Amino acid sequence: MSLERNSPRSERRTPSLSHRDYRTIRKIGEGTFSEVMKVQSLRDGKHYACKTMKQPIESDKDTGTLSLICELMEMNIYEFIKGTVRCVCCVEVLHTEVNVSCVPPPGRQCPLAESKVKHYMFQLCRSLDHMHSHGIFHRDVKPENILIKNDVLKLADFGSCRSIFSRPPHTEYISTRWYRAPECLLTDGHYSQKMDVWSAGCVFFEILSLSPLFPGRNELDQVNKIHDVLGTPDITLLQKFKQSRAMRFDFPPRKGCGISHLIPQCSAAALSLLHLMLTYDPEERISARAALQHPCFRDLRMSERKAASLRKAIGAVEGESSGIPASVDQLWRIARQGRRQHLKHAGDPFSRRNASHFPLELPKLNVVVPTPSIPYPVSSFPALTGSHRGSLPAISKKCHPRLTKPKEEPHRFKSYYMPPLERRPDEC
Ligand SMILES: Nc1ncnc2c1ncn2[C@@H]1O[C@H](COP(=O)(O)OP(=O)(O)OP(=O)(O)O)[C@@H](O)[C@H]1O
Repeated sequence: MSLERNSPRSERRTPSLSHRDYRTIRKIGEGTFSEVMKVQSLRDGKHYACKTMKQPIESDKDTGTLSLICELMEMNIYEFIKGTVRCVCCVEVLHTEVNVSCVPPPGRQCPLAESKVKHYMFQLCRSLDHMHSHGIFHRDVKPENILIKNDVLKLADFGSCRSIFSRPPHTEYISTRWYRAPECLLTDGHYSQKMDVWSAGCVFFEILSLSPLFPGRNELDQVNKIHDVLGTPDITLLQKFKQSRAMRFDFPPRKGCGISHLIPQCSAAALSLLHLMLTYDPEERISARAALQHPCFRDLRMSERKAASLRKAIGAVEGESSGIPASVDQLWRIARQGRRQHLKHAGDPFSRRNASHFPLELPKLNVVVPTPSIPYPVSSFPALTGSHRGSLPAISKKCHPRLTKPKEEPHRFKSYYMPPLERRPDEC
């Protein structure tokens, strides 16, 4: 995606899109900073998500509202966990089986199969690894910011992300409370990309158990909830945290009930990864990259490797035989149907022998990092101005007062305020 400043100069470079190019269908989401609508492009007839920032942009040259056109996803993981879909007539979320009238969602009754949860977590860890290896950390990983469509997960809402090379102390009050790592709670901004892994661990637990792991009511309760499960950490770690905390804190040593106690049906491999992601000390906590190599994801890695060699083999014979699937999507569909396509004979790559062993192709996780080359897209249209080229990203940048102060770009994260998650206890 790219957005253009709606000035005569940029219009000369790329034809810019306006609100007249989209038909609004309905509202599909709302966050602190934006409202998200389902829209239809009048150019290609396709549906998109249009995220419009609540904060209008006012500057000397341009004023207006910033809207971003993104790929339309089905729902977020919070809605998914609740077993809900959006109502066709309003933004209320409904149970999957109800689609015409607004009734309270009864919530998902059955836990998801662990293989499915692993598949989701593999994608989430991969998205984090991708970000971290490109020098960015997200700082607000939570179910509401993970979008899903056809079992493909996309990490959204990069409005809080920060460079991993920036020096602490960072902004203290960051990330949503329930998913906030101990170092964010107990230090004055001395955290790093490992905080994303903690949050992802909390999401992992929540998808497995269908309820949040640490639903703290306030900061102190949040720390207590963590200690209830994990116990108080080693005194040396608390001392280390204390060095970067102006406020005093003391926690009498106690043992936690343990994560396994809360999810007794969980496999040893998944539990082991959960423990590593929810390690109190960020220095000891597993990285996103190492998590991808954990035995918990062994089957998924093997499937990917097989699929990669299959793609390679197909590439080698492509053109020699008609009916060969050209895209990964097609391969994925074939894999899902369980059709084994054996490539022993290059001329006959899709014979039906050994049909049960077709390697499972994982859908690709598309993670889009914010484009630093977009300075401060400003629109003179009151409603919407945007344009896109090529494939659309899953996420969009967040509108923020900083948009009105382009000159402060290098320091824009410093003043960031992340409101706490205030789900009601009955929504857990
Ligand atoms: N591309 C999309 N496709 C479908 N739904 C989306 C899309 N982008 C956002 N949404 C929905 O809109 C909600 C709000 O979007 P988003 O989190 O980006 O807004 P925000 O204002 O940045 O929120 P926050 O309060 O987390 O800062 C999401 O939780 C999701 O349900």
